[in-house]
Amino acid sequence: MQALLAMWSEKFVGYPDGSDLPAHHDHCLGCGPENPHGHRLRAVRHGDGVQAWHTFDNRHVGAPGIAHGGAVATVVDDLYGFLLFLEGGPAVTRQLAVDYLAPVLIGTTYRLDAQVARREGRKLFVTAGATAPDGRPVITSTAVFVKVSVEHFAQGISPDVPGD
Ligand SMILES: CCCCCCCC/C=C\CCCCCCCC(=O)SCCNC(=O)CCNC(=O)[C@H](O)C(C)(C)COP(=O)(O)OP(=O)(O)OC[C@H]1O[C@@H](n2cnc3c(N)ncnc32)[C@H](O)[C@@H]1OP(=O)(O)O
Repeated sequence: MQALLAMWSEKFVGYPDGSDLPAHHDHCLGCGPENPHGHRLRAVRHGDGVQAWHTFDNRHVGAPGIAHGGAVATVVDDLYGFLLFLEGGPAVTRQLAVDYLAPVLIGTTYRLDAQVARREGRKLFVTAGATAPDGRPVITSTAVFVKVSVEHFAQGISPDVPGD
């Protein structure tokens, strides 16, 4: 627990515009480099928000050639998780909405952007979108994140779970 806490705190440093943001942890489904089922999402700071370029592959297929909507939601949720590095502390998804405007195609690289729209007490109201190579928006999203203390994550820590 102390080691995890130290690892996590080290990630809340200042990130200059354009810099790479770290994975949440090695086994994170959204961004962990050690998760064989994961998306390995990588994001950079872009102004006051975050930006990523992402290509879905056949591990995340829904209809043939089209990314599964749940997989897309996973990536959007994780993208929001990168905003937390700019906010300076952890928060968790309390509500997530995704509008699927057009199919997200396997093998096509999309640009994703997310930002904090407003802060209200412990809540962060965030928005995101994904854009196709031709500039068409394919996804828009809103979410509510709630700030939590690091103790929140102790609920999930077990010696049997990889990455703990
Ligand atoms: C030892 C240290 C270890 C460190 C290592 C850590 C590694 C960390 C790695 C990674 C972290 C980041 C990774 C990001 C990746 C993507 C994010 C995810 O996948 S997060 C997982 C999914 N989400 C959850 O599991 C939350 C489950 N929910 C909860 O646990 C509780 O709801 C909690 C603790 C967040 C709050 O519980 P309450 O009982 O205190 O409050 P309530 O009733 O839920 O409401 C909270 C607020 O939200 C408002 N609210 C609820 N629904 C709303 C809505 N639709 N619109 C607006 N507001 C809404 C409510 O009105 C309330 O507001 P008012 O603060 O009172 O003002």
